Amino acid sequence: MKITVVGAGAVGATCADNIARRELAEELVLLDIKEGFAEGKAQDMMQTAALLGFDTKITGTTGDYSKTANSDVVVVTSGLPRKPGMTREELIGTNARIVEDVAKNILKYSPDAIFVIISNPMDTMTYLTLKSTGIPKNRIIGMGGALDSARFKYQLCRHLGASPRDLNAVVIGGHGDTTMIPLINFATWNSVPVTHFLTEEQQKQIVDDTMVGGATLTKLLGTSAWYAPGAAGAAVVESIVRDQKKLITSCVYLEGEYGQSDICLGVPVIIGKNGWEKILDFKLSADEQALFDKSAEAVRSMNDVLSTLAN
Ligand SMILES: NC(=O)C1=CN([C@@H]2O[C@H](COP(=O)(O)OP(=O)(O)OC[C@H]3O[C@@H](n4cnc5c(N)ncnc54)[C@H](O)[C@@H]3O)[C@@H](O)[C@H]2O)C=CC1
Ligand SMILES: O=C([O-])CC(=O)C(=O)O
Repeated sequence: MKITVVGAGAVGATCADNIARRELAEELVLLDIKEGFAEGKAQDMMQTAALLGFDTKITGTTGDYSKTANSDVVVVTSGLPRKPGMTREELIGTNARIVEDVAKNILKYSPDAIFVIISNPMDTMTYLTLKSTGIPKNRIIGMGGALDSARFKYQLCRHLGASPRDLNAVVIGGHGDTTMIPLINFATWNSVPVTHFLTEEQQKQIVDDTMVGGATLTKLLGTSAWYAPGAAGAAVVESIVRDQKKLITSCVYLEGEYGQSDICLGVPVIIGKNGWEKILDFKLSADEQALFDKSAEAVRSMNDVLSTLAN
């Protein structure tokens, strides 16, 4: 198995570190445009191999895509992160050019690769990758729901005093401060609905704090988060390379599911060796469906911006 991570910055390097520690690949390539950066990160990580005990061979390259040839999975983290006070959507101008260019270069050497898109605004970057490359929809997975669902569980744990291992909770919709939808009515604590243990106010607080999880960290850190995003990216990669068939909320192309078409949005999908293999299309309540439709409207208006950038 060969995996490439494009962008050796905070998220890319953390994701690569998780991939190496779990030996998800024999070969792991880091690619960045900053001279020497990916090579340095790769060497530093390789020097942890003797300490941590892994056999993954990590190499880095400054923009030489031939080194990524025959990758099975490519994780795209290249692009700008937001600064405090910004939205993810404000990154669209710079990141769209980067992501489109990266996807085309990767496909020259790895025509069968499965893409895991992380760069923001992620829903639109996933849609852009699909439209600009024309590769089959199942091979393009946007990572957002894995992270947002982990943050949702974190918030639930704080209020319930629960172990994160005992929680099941998902966030669907867009990966934006106002577009994500933490499904509190579907969240369970070892099969018991969490709503049994939380007041209405607590439930609202948990949902609100989950939605601004990324913005809260950006304010604290001065740039956006990387530990949970990197780990979430690696969880998606693991389900692909080990063919785990895990149900992970991810941003995928919809063709009528949840009442939406021609858009990439976060829904529960089964992830395995073919990329995303099946969408679980279940009936939302009227309120949840209204939120999903509103989220789609917002993401669609960002997708529409793509054509203005191209001109
Ligand atoms: N989908 C999600 O859940 C999350 C998405 N993100 C997004 O991930 C992206 C990366 O974030 P960070 O790693 O914190 O940023 P960073 O600035 O630490 O790293 C980005 C790297 O991309 C590289 N890069 C820029 N243009 C490139 C190109 N054309 N080819 C190759 N490499 C290129 C830069 O040199 C830099 O090293 C941002 O867009 C951020 O918003 C971050 C966290 C979660
Ligand atoms: O908040 C950001 O800009 C980065 C991101 O997507 C996240 O951490 O959820």
